[in-house]
Amino acid sequence: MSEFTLRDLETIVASRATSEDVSSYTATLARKGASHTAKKLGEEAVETIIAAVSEDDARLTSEAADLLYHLLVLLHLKHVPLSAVMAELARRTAQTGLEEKASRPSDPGS
Ligand SMILES: N=c1c2ncn([C@@H]3O[C@H](COP(=O)(O)OP(=O)(O)OP(=O)(O)O)[C@@H](O)[C@H]3O)c2ncn1[C@@H]1O[C@H](COP(=O)(O)O)[C@@H](O)[C@H]1O
Repeated sequence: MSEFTLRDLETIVASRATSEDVSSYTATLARKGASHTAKKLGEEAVETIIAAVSEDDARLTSEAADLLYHLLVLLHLKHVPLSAVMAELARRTAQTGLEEKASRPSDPGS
């Protein structure tokens, strides 16, 4: 069996987002919109953190999967392709994380 990739999940999300199947959670998120999905993503991030700090590896794996799924739904709703995120990550491989951080425009909030 070939390896399942985030790109495969992106394709599933794109097709389910416009589905009229009432059992589709992706379609429910799409109907509720990007702000709602962003809030769910935040909740999944917190649950992932809690799993990493105080739960077992199986729980962390499950929460990380929820997190990645919700991120893909949000990217879809914001019309940002996964390929754009991967291109940005690829660009960053040319430098270390701290060099990349120093090259970012200054953030007034930090
Ligand atoms: N990978 C996922 C996936 N990961 C997590 N989830 C759903 O994310 C939700 C997260 O659970 P929560 O308890 O936080 O949310 P909730 O309480 O159900 O929702 P709220 O009432 O709080 O809004 C659960 O309903 C999970 O089933 C996912 N739903 C769908 N997928 C993929 O998307 C495909 C299409 O799914 P549907 O769109 O549902 O057909 C599936 O075949 C999967 O491949």
